[in-house]
Amino acid sequence: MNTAGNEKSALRYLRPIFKFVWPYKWVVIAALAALLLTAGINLSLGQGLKQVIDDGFIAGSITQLRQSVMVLIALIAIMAVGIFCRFYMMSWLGERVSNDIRKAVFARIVSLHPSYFEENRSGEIMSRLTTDTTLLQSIVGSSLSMALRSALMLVGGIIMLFITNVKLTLIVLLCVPLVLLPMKLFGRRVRTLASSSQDAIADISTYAGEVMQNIKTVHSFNRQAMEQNAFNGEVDKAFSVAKRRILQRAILIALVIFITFSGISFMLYSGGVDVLNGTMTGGELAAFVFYAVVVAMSVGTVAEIYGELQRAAGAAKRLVELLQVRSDIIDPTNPARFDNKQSETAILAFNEVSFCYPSRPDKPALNGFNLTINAGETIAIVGPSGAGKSTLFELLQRFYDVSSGQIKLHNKELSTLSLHALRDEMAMVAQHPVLFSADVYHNIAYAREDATQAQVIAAAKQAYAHEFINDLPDGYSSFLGERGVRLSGGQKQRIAIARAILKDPNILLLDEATSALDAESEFHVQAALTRLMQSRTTLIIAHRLSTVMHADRIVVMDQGKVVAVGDHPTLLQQSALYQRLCELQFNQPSQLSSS
Ligand SMILES: Nc1ncnc2c1ncn2[C@@H]1O[C@H](COP(=O)(O)OP(=O)(O)OP(=O)(O)O)[C@@H](O)[C@H]1O
Repeated sequence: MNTAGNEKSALRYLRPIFKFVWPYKWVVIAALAALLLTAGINLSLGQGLKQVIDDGFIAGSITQLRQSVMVLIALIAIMAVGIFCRFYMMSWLGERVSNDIRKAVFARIVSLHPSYFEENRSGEIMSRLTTDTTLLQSIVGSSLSMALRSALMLVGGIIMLFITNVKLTLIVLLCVPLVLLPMKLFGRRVRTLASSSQDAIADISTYAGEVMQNIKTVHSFNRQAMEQNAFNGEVDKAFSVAKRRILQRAILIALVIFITFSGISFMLYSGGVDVLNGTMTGGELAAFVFYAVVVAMSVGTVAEIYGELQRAAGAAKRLVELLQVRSDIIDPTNPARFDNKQSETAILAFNEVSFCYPSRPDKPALNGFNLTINAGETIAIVGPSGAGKSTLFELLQRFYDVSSGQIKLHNKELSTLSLHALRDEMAMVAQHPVLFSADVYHNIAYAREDATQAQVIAAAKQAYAHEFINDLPDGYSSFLGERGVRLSGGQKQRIAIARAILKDPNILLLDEATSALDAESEFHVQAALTRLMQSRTTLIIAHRLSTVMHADRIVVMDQGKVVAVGDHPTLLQQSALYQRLCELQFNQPSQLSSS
């Protein structure tokens, strides 16, 4: 009882997939028509066979034999056209539907809150996007049409069997429950194993992806052989799960075939006796055998596809789960509009902001954070590691929502603004800028959909990047390698700065690079940053003395709170933490004042 329930509920997961098939219902209907035609002809072939034997062979008439064979060939020709249509349309449907599912899944993935990807491994999500959709493609494209054809042939074959000979048909039908039993028994096992098989494959791709991303670390610690062994272990694990699955399926198929063909053999014997006794013609027996084989093969196919459907149900379940994830960050349906942005002085305001990362609900990263930032100000943020500096930037861009308190931009709470408008207001230059594995042009133009070539080049010039870009082998068309590995740290930063310049935001979020760039690179990056910061409100996570010296205000943070605000000389006198940070971070003795 339990098994039946489970199987039913497993196949239920396939139901949402029909939503993707629905737009192409006319293709399905046309393919079904072709299917009906071919199944009909296929079944009538048995009658043709009967005629060839009884009217041609047994009656000894060559003319009748020739006529019957000609009709047979004509029928087969029509059937071939029908098969072509069905095969083409169903395969097309499989490809179309799986691509539509891929698009829907990707659309969901890009709109999800970024923290989703902290909780879920990207390899697993990738596997859903590729392996699971490919599985569904084979289901929709071939298995489903095979199942339909087999079901039709099964029903039609049984009807024809009854018409041909009732006694023999009853022998065939006796075999049916014998076939269904192993299908029920093995189906569930196949499904469970199929699901673990997919998981094991996801593990493989995650592992390989991680090693590739960290290939330099692997090499510098001479861990190639260890990684290879570990990977082999993952692959072997996947193989052993797959082996168990195919064993179950092989047993299932073999059992079904054995039972059905044993039934046919027994029936052949019984029918043979009838022919010898003269109660049945040879043609009738041949037609009967033909239909019995059709029925047996259909049952075999249905059994095989049943296993596949179980696998597909697992894939569909994972895809539907992914499609149903809702973003934690909700874009308001009626977003607030900025009134007159320019007329205000306070551009950003943090009011008693507290925040815990979802994975650490009891350790606040921000704890009663208060700060008001005026338009055009440059604020340097300093604090020990883990103080919550980067968290501020995450919250400002609304990658997470605050746990309590409020953040306001132009006097509007962040959650009331459209995500698009909010993120349009700011640009971020990260400590380790993220570049796409495309060319330089694409990486800069990423900031603005409508950027012209002239604007991209102007932004690169302002970021002091134009010269080094021109020195690259293909200029702006130079391919940067995965995550921009073909550029130096300073160059990557200048590309990121050019990107921010092109975006032309009101607010800049800068995370200064901690690692020292060489003097020339540093000079260029600083010059580019100065250009970028002109007439904008800027928040900088500062790691350099020169930055804090040029800031309008320095905010000292510790344990998610503001502990002091002021300029460099004041803070040196008033904040013990700032003094310590100066000594450690800027190599600056605390007694040195900024005069
Ligand atoms: N994605 C995350 N999930 C869970 N906890 C996080 C996450 N990111 C940061 N934290 C935690 O939140 C706290 C604040 O981190 P945050 O990165 O904001 O500090 P920071 O001041 O920027 O530090 P650093 O100068 O080292 O970059 C830390 O305790 C950190 O471990």
